[in-house]
Amino acid sequence: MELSSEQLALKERAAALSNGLLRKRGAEIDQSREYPWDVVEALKAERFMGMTIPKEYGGQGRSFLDTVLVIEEMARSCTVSARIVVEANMGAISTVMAYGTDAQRRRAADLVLAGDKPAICITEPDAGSDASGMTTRADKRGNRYVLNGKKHWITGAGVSRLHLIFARVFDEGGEEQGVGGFLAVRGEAEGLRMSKRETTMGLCGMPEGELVFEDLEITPDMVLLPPSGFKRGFGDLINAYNSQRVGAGTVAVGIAAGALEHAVEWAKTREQFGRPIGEFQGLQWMLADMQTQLTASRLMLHAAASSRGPSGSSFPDPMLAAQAKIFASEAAIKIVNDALQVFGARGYSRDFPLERMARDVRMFTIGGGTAQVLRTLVASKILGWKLPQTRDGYAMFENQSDRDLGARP
Ligand SMILES: CC(C)(COP(=O)(O)OP(=O)(O)OC[C@H]1O[C@@H](n2cnc3c(N)ncnc32)[C@H](O)[C@@H]1OP(=O)(O)O)[C@@H](O)C(=O)NCCC(=O)NCCSC(=O)CCS(=O)O
Ligand SMILES: Cc1cc2nc3c(=O)[nH]c(=O)nc-3n(C[C@H](O)[C@H](O)[C@H](O)COP(=O)(O)OP(=O)(O)OC[C@H]3O[C@@H](n4cnc5c(N)ncnc54)[C@H](O)[C@@H]3O)c2cc1C
Repeated sequence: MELSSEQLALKERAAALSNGLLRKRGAEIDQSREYPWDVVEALKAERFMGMTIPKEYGGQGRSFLDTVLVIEEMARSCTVSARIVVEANMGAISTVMAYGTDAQRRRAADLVLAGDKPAICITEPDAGSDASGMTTRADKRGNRYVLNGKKHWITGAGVSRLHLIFARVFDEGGEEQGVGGFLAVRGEAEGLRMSKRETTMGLCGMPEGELVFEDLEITPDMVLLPPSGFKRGFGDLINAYNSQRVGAGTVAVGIAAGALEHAVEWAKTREQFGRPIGEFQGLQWMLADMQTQLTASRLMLHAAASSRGPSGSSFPDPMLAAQAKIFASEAAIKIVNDALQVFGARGYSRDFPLERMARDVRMFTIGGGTAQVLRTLVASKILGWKLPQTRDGYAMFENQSDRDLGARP
């Protein structure tokens, strides 16, 4: 996919930040486990926070493709910084920009442009892959909703201000309405509490935490009504989430690209048997395979980022986003592991970057929809069938044709 001169300039600007501050900070952030507010300031100064926000709200109205160009550059040096760029342009913020009221967009834009990385709150202890089985509830009380429940593994817990919370909606009579999005700002909303920080394997400067909602009151102006209403609200909200799947896949690609650069440099300089190890065909073919996987991943992600889902969606096509994330996340784990191998014992050392990259890259077949669950989505689309995963899922189909995608129960 050909990039415009403007996109090449954007990429170059991102590479400069990556090769400078981020290369220096990557290992420090990993060791300190502290959220990098200095990096946020640099991202703000370069206008990489809120790039996709429309100009009328103070952003630049950039595309998801522009955003992935920046994310990949960041991830070559520092995965935490790359994930900040994902969440400051995709996920929750892009959902608010697509579905929110004018006031909600303005509020969310102001927060992100001021340096906030919003949090998207979907997963619960008993509802991970089965996200539509969530139990966090939003009960209507007068003109407000009262949220109770728990989410976990929320990226940015304790540092993010804006939260987009997926919850099951009930009317005043206790009847279920579907799923809605609810906006809460940490520091302003009472009843939003972080109860635990996970001790993660990688991405250590990015807090992953458990959030508890205890009678969290949501005023009408903070209810994010999905365009099809609450009844089909989950579908609308997860459709918007396809943007973040592309972003997550791109972080994986960026780590792999960085790892490959290190491996090539090492292969040219490290000598054994009196010659550079890059002269051994065993390593040459490994490097060639790494590059091939990387190029394929990048092309798939660029295609997904440039795509639009069916019926006028402003988000990437679900099928392309899923395939790109499956392929890129799995390829990146292999590429980074092979790069570590090229370094020999030094690859296994905390004094070199490969060990950190191997820990960081591991998350991307899990977070954002596992590689297994995304394969089910792809299979469902190619078969043209709904593929319910619950034990009694097929019982709701009275006829074979009821399982066709598009058939309404
Ligand atoms: C969607 C799933 C939760 C499976 O649940 P179900 O089997 O109950 O639901 P479905 O019938 O498959 O789907 C319900 C509804 O949604 C529509 N849908 C589903 N997926 C998509 C999609 N990707 N794009 C657009 N629309 C979608 C589907 O067509 C149905 O619509 P109708 O009701 O028929 O109109 C499960 O497949 C799933 O996705 N699980 C993973 C959950 C997940 O991704 N969580 C991410 C949490 S955030 C995170 O991890 C951040 C990490 S990061 O890297 O930043
Ligand atoms: C670093 C990180 C950051 C995250 N950030 C966020 C965030 O910001 N917001 C948020 O809401 N969530 C976040 N998550 C949570 C993430 O979305 C979930 O971990 C993911 O959806 C999987 O859920 P689970 O961990 O409960 O695994 P489970 O759903 O319990 O799955 C366990 C295993 O079973 C497999 N499996 C489950 N169902 C099926 C099936 N039907 N077919 C085949 N295999 C299946 C899975 O693929 C997996 O291998 C994050 C996770 C990580 C690791």
